[in-house]
Amino acid sequence: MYDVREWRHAFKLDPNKDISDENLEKICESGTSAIIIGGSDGVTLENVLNLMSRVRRYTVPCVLEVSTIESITPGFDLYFIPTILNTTDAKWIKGIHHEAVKEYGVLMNWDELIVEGYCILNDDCKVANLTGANTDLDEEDVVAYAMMAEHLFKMPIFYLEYSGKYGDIELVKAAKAQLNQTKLFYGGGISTAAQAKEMGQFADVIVIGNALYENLEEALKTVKAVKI
Ligand SMILES: CC(C)=CCC/C(C)=C/CC/C(C)=C/CC/C(C)=C/CC/C(C)=C/CC/C(C)=C/CC/C(C)=C/COP(=O)(O)OP(=O)(O)O
Ligand SMILES: O=P(O)(O)OC[C@@H](O)CO
Ligand SMILES: [Mg+2]
Repeated sequence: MYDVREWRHAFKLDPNKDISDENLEKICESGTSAIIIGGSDGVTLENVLNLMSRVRRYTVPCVLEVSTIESITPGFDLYFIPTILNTTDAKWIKGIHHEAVKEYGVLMNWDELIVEGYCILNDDCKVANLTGANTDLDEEDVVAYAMMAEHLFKMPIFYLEYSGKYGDIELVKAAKAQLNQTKLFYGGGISTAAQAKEMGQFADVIVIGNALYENLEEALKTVKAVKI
């Protein structure tokens, strides 16, 4: 299933973290819509290639969420390109992107690239710190970013990112109410099936990362909670 518009669930694997073959098999065979490979620090070409080749043993779609130019490599089904909507630092909105396109532009298959408009809401996570995101947002602010993603920039994905923390369902609901063409991804702090179900009421796709490394058996139950 290579069409993100059909997805309901994704597991995000961090190339900078260890995962055993046994656990990786459970994750890849779980019924999730896709495996996203990405992280905010310690991402290298070597650890991306290693994880990609291991995930590639399975039929599940495999996506690179690009976080550094150095770790871009052929071989993925799709490439997610984050851009941070709630930072004022142009580097994370379009700066590194410019560098990457200068380097890879002539080689690119543009159909494989999917832009994600990130709205980061947990002040206490690495990606907020890295990108200087302004996480002090109320519902009106979040709704406006959702509208921008859909109507101004026509982004395929609006990503509400609470990385490491379970978010505010009311904000997720409010964002979803603005989105029609743009798909709403929610990620952050989901560790149980009940939480997956709750966020999955409004998010088109729920993304689970840390729980894979903390309580795999519970994390695996999140698939069934949103996929019937
Ligand atoms: C030849 C070939 C294969 C061509 C492929 C074509 C291709 C893919 C070209 C690249 C085109 C392009 C425009 C790339 C963009 C380059 C880039 C690096 C842009 C910057 C992206 C960005 C804003 C990164 C910031 C960090 C971020 C959003 C990372 C995403 C993952 C994420 C949110 C992780 C969560 O991290 P967190 O939980 O906080 O941290 P830990 O899990 O480590 O605790
Ligand atoms: O690691 P967690 O908190 O599950 O968040 C998932 C993902 O949104 C991180 O980019
Ligand atoms: Mg994480």
